[in-house]
Amino acid sequence: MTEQRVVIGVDSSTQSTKALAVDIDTGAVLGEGRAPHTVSTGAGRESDPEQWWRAFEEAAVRTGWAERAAAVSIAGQQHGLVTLDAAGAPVRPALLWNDVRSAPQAAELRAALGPAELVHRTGSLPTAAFTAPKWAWLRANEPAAADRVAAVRLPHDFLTERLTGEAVTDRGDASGTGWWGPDGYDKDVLDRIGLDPALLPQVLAPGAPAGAVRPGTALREGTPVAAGTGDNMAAALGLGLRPGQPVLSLGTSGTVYAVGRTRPVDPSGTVAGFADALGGWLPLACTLNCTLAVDRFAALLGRGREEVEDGGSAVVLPYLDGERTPDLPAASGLVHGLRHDTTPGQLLQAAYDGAAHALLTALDDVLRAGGEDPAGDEPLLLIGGGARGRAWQRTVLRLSGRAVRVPDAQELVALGAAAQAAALLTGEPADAVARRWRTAEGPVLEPVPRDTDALERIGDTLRRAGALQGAPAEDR
Ligand SMILES: Nc1ncnc2c1ncn2[C@@H]1O[C@H](COP(=O)(O)OP(=O)(O)O)[C@@H](O)[C@H]1O
Ligand SMILES: O=C(CO)[C@@H](O)[C@H](O)COP(=O)(O)O
Repeated sequence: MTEQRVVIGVDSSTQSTKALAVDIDTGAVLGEGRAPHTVSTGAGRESDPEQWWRAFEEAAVRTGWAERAAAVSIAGQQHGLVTLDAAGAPVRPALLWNDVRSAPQAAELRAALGPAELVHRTGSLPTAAFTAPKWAWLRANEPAAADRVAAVRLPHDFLTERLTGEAVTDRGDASGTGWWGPDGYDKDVLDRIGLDPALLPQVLAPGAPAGAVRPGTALREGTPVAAGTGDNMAAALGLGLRPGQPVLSLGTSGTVYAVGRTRPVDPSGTVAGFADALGGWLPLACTLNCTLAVDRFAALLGRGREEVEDGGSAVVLPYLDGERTPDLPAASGLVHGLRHDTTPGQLLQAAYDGAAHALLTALDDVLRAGGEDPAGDEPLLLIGGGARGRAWQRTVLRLSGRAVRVPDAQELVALGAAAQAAALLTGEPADAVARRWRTAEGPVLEPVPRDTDALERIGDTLRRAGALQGAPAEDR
């Protein structure tokens, strides 16, 4: 009998860490572990990297395979600024992707280097979400803390380094910093924000190993560790995505993306021109308000998530955390179009519609940015915590006009990390591993006519709400 080989894939996302133990040959999930994270509320969004590390070890142990896994890989939420001192301890909590306090620094960077130049260099127009403005924010607001920083990491790099002792990252996650381009770290951007490149990790070539598990962790010493990547890049691997297959992920963030063959360039800033984990591209649009915002509306209305009703003319812009797409960091939630006969269920449906609007109107641009035809008939792959919600599924069908496929496999980010770990051992590309595991299979929901009235109503409200939502005068 041949020995069963199992890898562990990890998703260190905003709300929790999820770990899966996966059989390399069959893709069967043999064990699962989960541990929650704490995110600060109020003005900023911060988490303690030490809690991520504890959650990682706990989730990995809960899979039941921590001491037997043949390889490991860690994917993580993108963009977060992790600052470490000379001993490798966090200088302060990490500034997360959905912390909009860095919006002024993003605007300064855009003004200093120019949108076209920045997009040409780094692939994206930085918003508050990107790591570069976060570093600039730290220098401006907490200079003493910035002075103590001996290493700057992203969430997944921090965990990989704790596990292996190696200061490495991958091109996918690096592409969300705002200081990386295809030729490496961008000296002009780093100079502008006052960040010494010596503080940054080495960007590994696609498929290269990060190292091996060091002594003293919950995992077996010497276990090979893959490079890991950003969570959206990992989900693309986990679905075995081919160019032109669009994905919509419904989690704390809403994201819409597709693998592209050409380097994406969108000076409007709607589509970020991320790199994928393999050597290609991952044009992506991201919102700050997705499942949590809709759940908050349900709670305010005293209704369950699925208690929605059709009809009515209410519009909800559920920008409870400010917003990134559209780029309105100072925005807040807005309800418009209420009438005497508006029901709570209609208002809740309007919150779903408002959360899905920017993602589904960006979908065509995402496909175009990657050199793909938006008129293609590939079903939209629906993933993330919200994908199993009936109300979410119906909203996406109505507002996309596309067929939607909901993969049976869950935790596609962790599965993508597992595929990366397996690829280290088998020599296959990680996306081919996931295709062999058939992770993208699942029921296809038939398309319905696109609800263009609802989309137009939301678009119109958004345009007219510009001043209230803090849009710059030239965009109103
Ligand atoms: N059946 C469901 N319907 C709608 N939303 C759901 C459902 N199950 C989970 N969620 C939402 O999914 C979110 C978690 O999704 P997940 O993708 O794990 O988030 P993240 O990766 O950002 O931590 C939670 O905000 C929760 O409200
Ligand atoms: O900022 C982005 C993408 O650019 C987010 O998608 C983060 O990567 C967080 O992801 P989740 O924790 O919501 O999955």
